[in-house]
Amino acid sequence: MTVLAAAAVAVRGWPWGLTRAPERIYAATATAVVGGWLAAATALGATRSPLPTLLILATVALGVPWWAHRRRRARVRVDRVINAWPNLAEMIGLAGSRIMSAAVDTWGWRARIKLRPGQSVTDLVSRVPAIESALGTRPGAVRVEQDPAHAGRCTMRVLAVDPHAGAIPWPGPTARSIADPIELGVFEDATPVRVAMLRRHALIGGTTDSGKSGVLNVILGNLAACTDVVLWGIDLKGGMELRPWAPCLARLATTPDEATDLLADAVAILDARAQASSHDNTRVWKPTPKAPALVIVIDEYAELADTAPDAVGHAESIARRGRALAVDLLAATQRPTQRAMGGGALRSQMSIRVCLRVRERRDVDLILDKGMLNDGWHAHTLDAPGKFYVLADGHNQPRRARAYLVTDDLVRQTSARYADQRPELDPLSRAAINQQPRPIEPPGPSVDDPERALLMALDQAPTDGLSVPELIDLTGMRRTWVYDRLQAHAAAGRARQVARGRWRA
Ligand SMILES: Nc1ncnc2c1ncn2[C@@H]1O[C@H](COP(=O)(O)OP(=O)(O)OP(=O)(O)O)[C@@H](O)[C@H]1O
Repeated sequence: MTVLAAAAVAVRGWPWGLTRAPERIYAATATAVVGGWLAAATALGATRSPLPTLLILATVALGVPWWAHRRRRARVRVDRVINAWPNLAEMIGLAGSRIMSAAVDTWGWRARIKLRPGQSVTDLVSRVPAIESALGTRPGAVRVEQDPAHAGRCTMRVLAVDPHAGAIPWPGPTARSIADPIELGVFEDATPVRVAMLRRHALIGGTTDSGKSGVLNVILGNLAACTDVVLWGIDLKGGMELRPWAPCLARLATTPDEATDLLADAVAILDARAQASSHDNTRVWKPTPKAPALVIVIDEYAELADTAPDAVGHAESIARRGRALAVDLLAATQRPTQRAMGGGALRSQMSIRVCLRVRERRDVDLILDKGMLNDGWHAHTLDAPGKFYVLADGHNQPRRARAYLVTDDLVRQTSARYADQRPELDPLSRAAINQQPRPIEPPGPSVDDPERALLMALDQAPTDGLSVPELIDLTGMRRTWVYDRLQAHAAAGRARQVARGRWRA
């Protein structure tokens, strides 16, 4: 069988359609070696000496030429593109641009391009779909990055495979102090996305299911491990997103009134800190475990703007004055409307902007800044949850990244792990607010086994069923987990929807 297969490969290049003799000889040799080894392993046992040693030797001996050949072929393809570029460039309206050098890399290849005098990177960016068509790549394979040292030069990357095709598991918190940069995920060249949070407000925008809560979770997972930051949360979806972090939150507002009170208290803290700073002649508040920073996490900022107009004034005041006094905002929004963003006043104070997939192209400019869409920040083309662009100190090029995926289990484990290391507000800030922090309802008693808690809750649900927020409370899990499990139980006949959004067994 092996001999026949090797002969078929050698003579006809079958089944890979190999036309060149060296390729056919290599494939026939590989077929013969693999077939021979498998036959010997079947007859004698795979662990019988010297079969394991032969396997390793054959893998190395066959692997090296295969790898070298792949790179050579990739290089040949790239050389063809370099030669054809003048014609291609003319066809797509970039006549006069030149490829100066090109290199094959792990994911595809990259080329340094010199533009014709008068052309700019924006011209190249606006023709990316035409370049993809001319090069015959899949849509979304071409990236263009400006050369920071020369306005007429740029790097074009062509990704044969998407390095972000799969979810990237969260490696756990890397920050121990709010002064440490937080690692949100990885860029397409596998370098980590590190963002400094201290004295910066952050805006995370993207359409529904683009992964906003995912990015919030990576940041919260890191801040939870920092002993010099107090975390407050506002979640007007009844706490659906933030309640799993309750063990690490000093305060959680789930109604417009509570949100207004919470932000008013943050402003009171700001005032107290500002006064103390002017007394001591210190300009900035340096966070320590005894005098921590305050980070206010707001899930769905547009909802807050719609339902609690007073809260918006407080948020804008914090955005304007909070940085020096270490009171920072971390807001996520699905609808970055002009109104929600205070006509841009709030956004302009937010020096970290994370833009996930947006539905409409103009949302890019609303989340990031005017003109960013034209400059190549094409967030409308991001094609999986958690893929994002980041605009922050040290990140001013439109480079695609993917956020780490923090699973619901990791959220639970992380919030439980750091719950008893959370600092308290300093006495000055505590004295500035009348209200003693009310204990936040923990995310349910049976968090050790959320699956069992869910099934029990469905079994014991009243005839009109339980709502998803109630099930989130009872299980301590996030909304996406509850939805997924409800769908699975419904398919298996263990749960049914008795009314819109209400479930029971
Ligand atoms: N970094 C990621 N990698 C892979 N999958 C992700 C990532 N982030 C989120 N997801 C998946 O995408 C789905 C939606 O994520 P998420 O709830 O974070 O979106 P969202 O933008 O907050 O949605 P909504 O607007 O409805 O609140 C979830 O099923 C989640 O598991």
